[in-house]
Amino acid sequence: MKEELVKKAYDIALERYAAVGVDANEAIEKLQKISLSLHCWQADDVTGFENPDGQLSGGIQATGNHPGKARNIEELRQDILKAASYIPGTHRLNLHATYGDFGGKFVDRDEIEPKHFQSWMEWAKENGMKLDFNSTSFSHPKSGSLTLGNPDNDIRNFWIEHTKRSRAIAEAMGQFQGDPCIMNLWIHDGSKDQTVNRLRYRELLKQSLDEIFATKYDNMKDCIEAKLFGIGAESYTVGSYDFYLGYGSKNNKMVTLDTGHFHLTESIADKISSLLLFTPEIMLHVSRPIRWDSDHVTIMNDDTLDLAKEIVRCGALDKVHIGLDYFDASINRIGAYVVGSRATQKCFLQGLLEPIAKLREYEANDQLFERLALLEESKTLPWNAVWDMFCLKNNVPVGETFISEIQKYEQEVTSKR
Ligand SMILES: C[C@H](O)[C@H](O)[C@@H](O)C(=O)CO
Ligand SMILES: [Mn+2]
Repeated sequence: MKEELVKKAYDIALERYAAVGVDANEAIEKLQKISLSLHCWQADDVTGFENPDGQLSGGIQATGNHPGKARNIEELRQDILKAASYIPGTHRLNLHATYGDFGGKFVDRDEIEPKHFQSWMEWAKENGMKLDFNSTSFSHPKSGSLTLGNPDNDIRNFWIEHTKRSRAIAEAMGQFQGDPCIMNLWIHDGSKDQTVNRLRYRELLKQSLDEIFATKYDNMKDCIEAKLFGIGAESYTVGSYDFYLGYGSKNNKMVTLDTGHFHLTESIADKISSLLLFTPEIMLHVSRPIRWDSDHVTIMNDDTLDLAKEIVRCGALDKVHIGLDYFDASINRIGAYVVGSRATQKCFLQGLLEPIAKLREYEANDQLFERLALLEESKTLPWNAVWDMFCLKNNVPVGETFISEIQKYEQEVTSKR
């Protein structure tokens, strides 16, 4: 798109927003400071490098067979950098424990060490990225249906050891990058059919977590991710939302809100203000559930807009970590990163452009028609002109022009894999 056109539209938008008391320049400055944590697993359908021929387990599924998935660490890094080049701003990379640089050797989960992630730390530094981390309890012979909540001590201790080591790796990453590494703990533990031992498994999970979190670190932050159900674990999930909300608020741990992990009509946006009062910070996994936790690519839909607007309204941008979590294997994977990331940023931009002072004034004066009218009108204010300017300033493609560039990368690189 022509630069003058973007600038012209932006000047008009600036005036239009000023009329409702909003400074669009300030919104751009704030958006610039929002870093997304890009999930490494969209590039290779959650395969990783521990056992590239293994099957994905743990109640999650990457469906589709689009050619060109990353097959090794070099390809994954190349694809992530390519995707990042179309996403305005500076972003983080979220690694799973199975994505270590294992040098072609099998390193079991209870043996992983910071050295297996050293090359990631250096690569991230070279490319101006910070790292986040996840323990990995799925896709392993000992995954079964119970890990940290398993009554079998050998299996439970194996996963405790893995998670302790994952925290030590996150600590090393945080130290290396001079910025806390956020470590997410999600386990799939659950039951396909009715269980008569709900309390037992939750007691065990609580004991495991207490043991895992006994070591205090300064350069990493823990977060615990709840889920409603998984495939093959439809009747019961040990780490439910109630469980982690209780654990997190009692033990000062962040709760991860994965937008695909709740009943479909539940508002994730409404959880933000409550969590902010009882837990230290919040981690998000922004996704798009279609009928279930299908992990479709995030789009600019009402759910994501509501969530972003609520975070801005709460003044909580510095307390909320925004990770993405989807894995669509049916479309170009670099395109999936770009569409989902840009959609998330567009939602936050609209939150930042909301005429909140006027809306709050109306509400305080009980002017409820006026509040509703302005909320409606603000949906069609020219936020897209501000978005285009943000892209221009960041030297990334404006509008849909990234489509042809990703097509070119597909023709020249990924289709040849
Ligand atoms: C691969 C991720 O860790 C996983 O998606 C987890 O965060 C999740 O959301 C499981 O449904
Ligand atoms: Mn998730």
